[in-house]
Amino acid sequence: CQTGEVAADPQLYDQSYLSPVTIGNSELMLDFDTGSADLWCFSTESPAAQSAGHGLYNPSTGTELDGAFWDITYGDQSAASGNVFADKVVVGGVTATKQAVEAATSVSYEFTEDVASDGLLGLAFSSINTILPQPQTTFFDTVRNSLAKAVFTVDLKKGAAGSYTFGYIDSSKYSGAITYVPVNTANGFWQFTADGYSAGGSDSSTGRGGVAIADTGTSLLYLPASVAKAYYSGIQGATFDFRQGGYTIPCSATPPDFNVAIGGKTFTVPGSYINYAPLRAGSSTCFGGIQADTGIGFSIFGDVFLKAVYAVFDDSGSSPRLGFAAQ
Ligand SMILES: O=C(CNCCc1c[nH]c2ccccc12)Nc1scc(-c2ccccc2)c1C(=O)NCc1ccccc1
Repeated sequence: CQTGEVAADPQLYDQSYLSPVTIGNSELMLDFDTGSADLWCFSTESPAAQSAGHGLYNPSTGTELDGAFWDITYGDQSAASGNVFADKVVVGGVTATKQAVEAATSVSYEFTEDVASDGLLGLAFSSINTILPQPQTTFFDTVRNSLAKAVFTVDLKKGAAGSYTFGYIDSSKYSGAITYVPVNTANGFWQFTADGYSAGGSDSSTGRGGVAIADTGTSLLYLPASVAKAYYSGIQGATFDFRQGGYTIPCSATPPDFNVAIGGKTFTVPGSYINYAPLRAGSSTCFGGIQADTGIGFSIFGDVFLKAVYAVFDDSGSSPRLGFAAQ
């Protein structure tokens, strides 16, 4: 029965969180992503112009999956593609002896320029893995039968190292009870229903809830346009800046706390988490941590929300469920 824990190190402005993973005989820093299901990494096969500055997976330690290839495009139109090897992957002491490792032969500039990240480790459901002709399992699905309990937990923090655990829940990491809600796996995401939202101390609801996913791979909190609009209407100097592609606020603003009702419990995102980052270094205008989910089709509870809670991704029962607790 395996259990393990690995650090989640925040990058600038908590834009993403990176964790050390041993693949074959190289240690790489990967972005654990509950919003996708591919484990891919820069490799010795990647063009030097695209992989400069990144840690590289050397497939010589693996066994090529003949005829298998992968190609993924994310909502921001960033993309990567390549071929596939079965190799040993170790995360915090948890070992997958034959994990499908997707070696990149091409990556888009968003990943090239993010030099701290050597790739992604998908933790969504394997049904959305992009390997063809035969999709392969995520790291969690590969090891889940060997885990003490088929769960993993996410404990991200603002501007500080958090952690992921596999196979157990760490009661020292949260306060109060864990509130569980059912997960709909139809779209391959950890998808749940949020009951409602409100801002500040008042219980003036900013709107009914809706369908949402828990997504460590997305930095911000994307909510129904009406909820985002109502939230920013309470902040002096807040505006929707179509050139920046979202709401901005003065960096000097103290946004109100944001409350989310899930499973009958209320979870609070401190207002300071929503003063996300200056548009450019030195700018006095900051990008908002809450944005509208227009065009996505559901809300995305990304890192801005997840770093305010302790989250349990539980696939140990008859159907998957998500648990949330106050940190
Ligand atoms: O893809 C993931 C999780 N992996 C992200 C990996 C990644 C993609 N660039 C990266 C760059 C660096 C590190 C990791 C990643 N989540 C989901 S579900 C639905 C959408 C979506 C669909 C349509 C339109 C918008 C979103 C996304 C999405 O594109 N999020 C990223 C994002 C969301 C908004 C803005 C930017 C990015």
